[in-house]
Amino acid sequence: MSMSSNNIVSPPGTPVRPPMMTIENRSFLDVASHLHHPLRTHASSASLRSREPTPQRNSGEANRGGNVRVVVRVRGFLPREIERGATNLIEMDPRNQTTILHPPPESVSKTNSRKIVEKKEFTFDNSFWSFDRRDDHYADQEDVYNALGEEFLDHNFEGYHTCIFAYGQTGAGKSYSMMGTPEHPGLIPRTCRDLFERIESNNSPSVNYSVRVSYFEVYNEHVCDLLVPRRETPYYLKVRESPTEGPYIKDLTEVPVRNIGEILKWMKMGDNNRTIASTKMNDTSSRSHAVFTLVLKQIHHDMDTDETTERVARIRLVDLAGSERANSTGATGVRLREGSNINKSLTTLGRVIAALADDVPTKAGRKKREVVPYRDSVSSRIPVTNEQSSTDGDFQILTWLLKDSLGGNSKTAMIACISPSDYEETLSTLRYADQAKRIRTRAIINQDHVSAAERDAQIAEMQETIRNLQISVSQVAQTKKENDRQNEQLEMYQNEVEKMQRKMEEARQVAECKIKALQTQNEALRLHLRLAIESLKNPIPAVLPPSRRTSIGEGGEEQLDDEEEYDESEEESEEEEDEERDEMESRLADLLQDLGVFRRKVSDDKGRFLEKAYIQEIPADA
Ligand SMILES: Nc1ncnc2c1ncn2[C@@H]1O[C@H](COP(=O)(O)OP(=O)(O)OP(=O)(O)O)[C@@H](O)[C@H]1O
Repeated sequence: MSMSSNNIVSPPGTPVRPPMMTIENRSFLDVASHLHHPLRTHASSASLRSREPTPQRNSGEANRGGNVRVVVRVRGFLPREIERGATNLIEMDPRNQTTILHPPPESVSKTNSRKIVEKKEFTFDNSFWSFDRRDDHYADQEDVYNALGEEFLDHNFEGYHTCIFAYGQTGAGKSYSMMGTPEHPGLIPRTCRDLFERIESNNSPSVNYSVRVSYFEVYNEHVCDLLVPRRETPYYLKVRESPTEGPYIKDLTEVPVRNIGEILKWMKMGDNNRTIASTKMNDTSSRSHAVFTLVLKQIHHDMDTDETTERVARIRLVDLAGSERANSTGATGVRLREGSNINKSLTTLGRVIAALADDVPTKAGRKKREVVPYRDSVSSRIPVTNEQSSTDGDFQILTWLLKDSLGGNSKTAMIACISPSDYEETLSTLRYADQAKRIRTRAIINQDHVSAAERDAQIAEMQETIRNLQISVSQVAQTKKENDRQNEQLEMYQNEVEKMQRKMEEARQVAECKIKALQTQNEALRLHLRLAIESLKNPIPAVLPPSRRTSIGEGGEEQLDDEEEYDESEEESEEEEDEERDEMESRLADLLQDLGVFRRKVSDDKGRFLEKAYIQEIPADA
């Protein structure tokens, strides 16, 4: 099992925190689960609870079922809320993690309203009070990370996939909780920092770490890579499904990162590429769902036993776009369309959560899981393509991509962000969150354990595969060469055939012209001949000139001379006509003979052309 060196994260010479316990000579599993202890700034009860996994020989062996962890966080008033004199409707009890939503004061006076606006109480895994910094139970960014992010990173080092997603109405504090600000970094930068601190604190030579990062957004139901520079014309990625890995994004950039500096650089780049716009509810409203993913690979080689253990964990951190009401955001045009798409995709996500939440065990056994609308019942539309446009049936990309995190192989948490003064929206978020509490996921440790013998067998198998591939490659190269040669020849033949066809066409045209000319000539000769024969059969009587007639009338001698002369000339003309007829008949016979010869020649030429073309076409078709 070898890894390319630029993937391996084992930075020698980086400052290492002194570990509180010696990790050398301990098993990999001990190392993985105890490694981070000295780094904790605050050990939450939740994180202490979670260190249970025992070694698994292969992924898929153990079913570490657990419910989605749901925490709720309320932010403080924003300037615009202070301006309009908004009232805080939220109360939280840090002892039992309850969140209470009070009805707004104006609703109490409206007794005739048909809507029931009353006090609602919910209990979550954590209720984070981020309303007023002066309060004792105020939860800042570090508290949220310590209570949730840290525990989830523990799971990643144990080999579990995890997912934390922030949900809530627009402007409720999702991006603040996930990404935060430079002064108050959120879960994503804190997770990255802690991840590398843990890696760097382990100076055991037998463990190698590699981390890869990807970042994408789902905007208007299109997937965009956030780790590539923005283009003038947007470029959308396609969603595919692999039988082993489940849904994935084709061609998504996934970069290896070796230290905190590199990862923060990519994180910032991706964040700058996100689609953000100013609305009435939020000056920097995220108009897309953003998914930040880290893949942590740990390879441990035990020198004593010569065994290798490989663990792969996916850390998914999702900042969903906020649900919004068109009348509160004042959105029109593009913003309105975005808002409508956001709401539809969140509704689909809600339907998935509801279907998964219904899948609870009953006394009679496990209730049969309903069909979960991950794909919104539009299976034919998956995989989603670049060209696909948003229609009412397409709001499945988000849920489809989060399929694994919701009800699959993942430990999952939801941060429900609420604003302090909006009863309707907050109630809807709290109900959504309450339902998510009931979802059970089936996380497993993604680990491969390979003994020395197995590894040798794997290496031998790989070598065999490589050999076979090399043979195939050289065969393909040979076939390609042969194909190229044949293609060249084919092209040549085709050119020749084309040339022949062109020549044939020209010859055909010339022949047609000749035939036409001969036919015309033939017609003319026939006509000429017919006229000649006619005139021979019916000679036209000679008509004497009028002067002669006068002289006949005046003197007999003169008349006699003329008659003799006339007889002589008549004889002469008859002879001439005979000669002329003979000559014409012989010319006509010659012409007819010529015509026969020419016709034969033309038909011979045509035959030869056709024969040639046929011979040339045989190899071309073969
Ligand atoms: N816990 C908090 N403490 C201090 N400020 C906060 C807190 N939560 C949110 N804010 C501030 O509230 C404003 C809105 O927050 P944010 O942008 O995180 O909302 P959002 O839920 O991501 O909204 P959208 O869905 O529109 O993107 C920001 O100015 C942010 O700094």
